[in-house]
Amino acid sequence: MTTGGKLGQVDATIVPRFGGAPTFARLPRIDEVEAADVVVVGVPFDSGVSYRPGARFGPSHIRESSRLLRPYNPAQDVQPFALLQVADAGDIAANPFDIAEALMQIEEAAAVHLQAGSRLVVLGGDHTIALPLLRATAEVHGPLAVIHFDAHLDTWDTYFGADYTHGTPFRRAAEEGLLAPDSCMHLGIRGPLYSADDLTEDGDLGFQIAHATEMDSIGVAGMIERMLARVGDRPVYVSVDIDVLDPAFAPGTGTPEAGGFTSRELLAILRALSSTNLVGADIVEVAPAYDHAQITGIAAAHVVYELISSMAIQTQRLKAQEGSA
Ligand SMILES: N=C(N)NCCCC(=O)O
Ligand SMILES: [Zn+2]
Ligand SMILES: [Zn+2]
Repeated sequence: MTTGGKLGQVDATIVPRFGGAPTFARLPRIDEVEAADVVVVGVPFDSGVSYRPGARFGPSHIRESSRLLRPYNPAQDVQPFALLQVADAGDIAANPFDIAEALMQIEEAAAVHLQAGSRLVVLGGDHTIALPLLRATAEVHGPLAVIHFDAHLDTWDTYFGADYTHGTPFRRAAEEGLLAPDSCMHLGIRGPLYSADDLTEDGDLGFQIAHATEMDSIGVAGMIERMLARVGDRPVYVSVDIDVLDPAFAPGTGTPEAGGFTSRELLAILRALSSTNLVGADIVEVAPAYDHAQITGIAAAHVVYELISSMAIQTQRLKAQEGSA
């Protein structure tokens, strides 16, 4: 169905939602469009996990769980797929037996879309994939203000001597100069740590923390205020580890921690990103083997929907500014 000159979702009044090709939100494949403003791509990779595996099946699960997403988003008053040409580019093949090669494959494949002028929303896969995605995105946009939703810091150094795992992407990114200084923030951090030094070392790497427990005192509004103040007008990369949600809202994940955000709280915070310079995002750690009735898959699909809606609002604002210039 075409709206606003954009090829949108399959029309659910013609092909029922429970049928048809399993692209994200029933959007066109990348080969069906001339060019895409936003590319949704999967990375079925989970060789970097430290506990429960299974996120390799995350991309297909999120796609299957996205079938109910409709054209109009009332929460942001936007038709994202009419404002942006969004397309599903399928999955990046990453070597499950060689993490170093997998990182190269992910970075190279992401670079093709980014250098063609598209923005990426990536369906993981475990959090290891954030590093190659940050490398490719920083190559085009420069040092990034990272907004990282997670129960975990993911700024640890090594596991069993390995530098590249799902617990280390943001330390490696900081070491490689991919992050804008004093512009990065974790939201949702909670649960036991290896040592209090984890927190001091994290601060030294340039991250501010909004702990999950602070939701009770500052609420969604306070979290949004701190997030927007932190990033300013820098290019923003959002990395959502689905385990930022409480296990009640995301049981299908590999390293669950009690006391997380509700899906309503997370979606509300993501909508505020429409006032930032959002240049890329990922949603990681969805492990369907531990999901029930698509609880986690649906939450992840709505995260992607709000991220794309925020990108659409941002585009609308920039076009209005250009029009009035
Ligand atoms: N789920 C992610 N991304 N990281 C979890 C790290 C867990 C640990 O170091 O114990
Ligand atoms: Zn996590
Ligand atoms: Zn993580």
